[in-house]
Amino acid sequence: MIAAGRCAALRQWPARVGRPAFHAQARHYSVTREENKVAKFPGTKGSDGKYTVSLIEGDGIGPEISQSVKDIFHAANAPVKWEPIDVSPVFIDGKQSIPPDAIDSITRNFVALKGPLATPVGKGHVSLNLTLRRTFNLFANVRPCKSIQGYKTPYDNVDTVLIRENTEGEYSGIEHVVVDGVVQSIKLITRDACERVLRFAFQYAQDVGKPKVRAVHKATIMKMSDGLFLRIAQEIAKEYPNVEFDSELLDNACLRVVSDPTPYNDKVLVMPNLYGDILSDMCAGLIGGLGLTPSGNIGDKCSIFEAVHGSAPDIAGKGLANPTALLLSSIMMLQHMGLYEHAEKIQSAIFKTLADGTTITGDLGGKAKTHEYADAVIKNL
Ligand SMILES: NC(=O)C1=CN([C@@H]2O[C@H](COP(=O)(O)OP(=O)(O)OC[C@H]3O[C@@H](n4cnc5c(N)ncnc54)[C@H](O)[C@@H]3O)[C@@H](O)[C@H]2O)C=CC1
Ligand SMILES: O=C(O)CCC(=O)C(=O)O
Ligand SMILES: [Mg+2]
Repeated sequence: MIAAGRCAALRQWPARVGRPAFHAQARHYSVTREENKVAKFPGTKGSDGKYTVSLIEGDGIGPEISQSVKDIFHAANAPVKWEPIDVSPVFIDGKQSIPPDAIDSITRNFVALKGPLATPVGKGHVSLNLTLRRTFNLFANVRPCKSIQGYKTPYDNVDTVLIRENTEGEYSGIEHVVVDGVVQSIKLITRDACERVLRFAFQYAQDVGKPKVRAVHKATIMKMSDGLFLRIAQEIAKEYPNVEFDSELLDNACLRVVSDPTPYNDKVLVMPNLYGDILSDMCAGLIGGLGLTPSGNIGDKCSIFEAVHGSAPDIAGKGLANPTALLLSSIMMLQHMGLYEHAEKIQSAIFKTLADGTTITGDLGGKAKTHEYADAVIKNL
């Protein structure tokens, strides 16, 4: 059982914001270290009073939205010094890898903020996003999705949290040609990775006050792989008698979430890799799109925070991108680092700007350029 005293408290995005009408409850995201194998953020301030954070600006809209984060952090006096790193793939002994300098930076700083990284379709390098997750064993991808006050969508009060297994499953990248015209792609599921992410999900639910965990699966079809995931979920559930557990088939979950997301507000949804990838984009659609949803890739030593979205090549370089998703990811990062006051200050300014609605980006129906929105957030700090 979990000894609360051993937990180091981390607040989950979104933490309490200034307006009581909106998510008034302060949420604590505390992770039992031994159980979840998540290291308390061990970074320390340098002689300049700042933490060094590795920054991967990313591709496409990445540099534009990273600039907004840098400008807002600077204006908010957040004690963060950015260490830019290049993760363009290198080949070591014929194997694709992250450059050693980048690995050293993230290992040294324990935390990184990452803009989106584009992956070529078909031939070309393996996804650098997945490579980073595997390199640093970032086993749980936490993807909260909450309605934004003042931004009307057909769905009110959405409050889903999806936790995605992040290192294996359909994304193991084990593919081969059997004979010409026949390929196999292997979905790898291991007990270790299932236990890790499931225990994390139960502990997370307990810590943020969500009474239920639901495993989303397709064990009717993938009887062995999803079957193992589900069986382990049932086992881990016994360690958390205060958290209700049930399960749901993926296809039905998709239908029900878009029909009415409300019944999902009291649950943490946990699932294998690909399902989490797809469902998290789908949930973003409930609250206004990919410009609004953050995520944290949580590991046993380091963690990397990034938006749910990709490099958005269709709008890159035009100043049209909404930096909110990366900004909210940076809020999750500040909370992870224990910098709650700065997180609160920046988060309140973001929500105030969005609720005001006069300076919002095109994806939300506004006319503001990326930097104009960032300037408005700075004014609201
Ligand atoms: N974690 C990561 O770094 C991810 C990387 N990718 C990569 O991104 C590339 C593009 O993928 P897509 O399928 O086009 O997905 P995408 O997420 O980049 O874009 C989908 C749609 O959402 C819009 N959008 C996304 N972010 C936005 C923002 N911040 N503000 C306003 N609009 C936004 C785009 O303009 C586009 O219409 C691919 O190479 C893919 O591999 C995709 C998803 C995640
Ligand atoms: O690595 C990629 O290209 C896509 C990753 C992705 O879609 C995600 O992390 O949600
Ligand atoms: Mg995705």
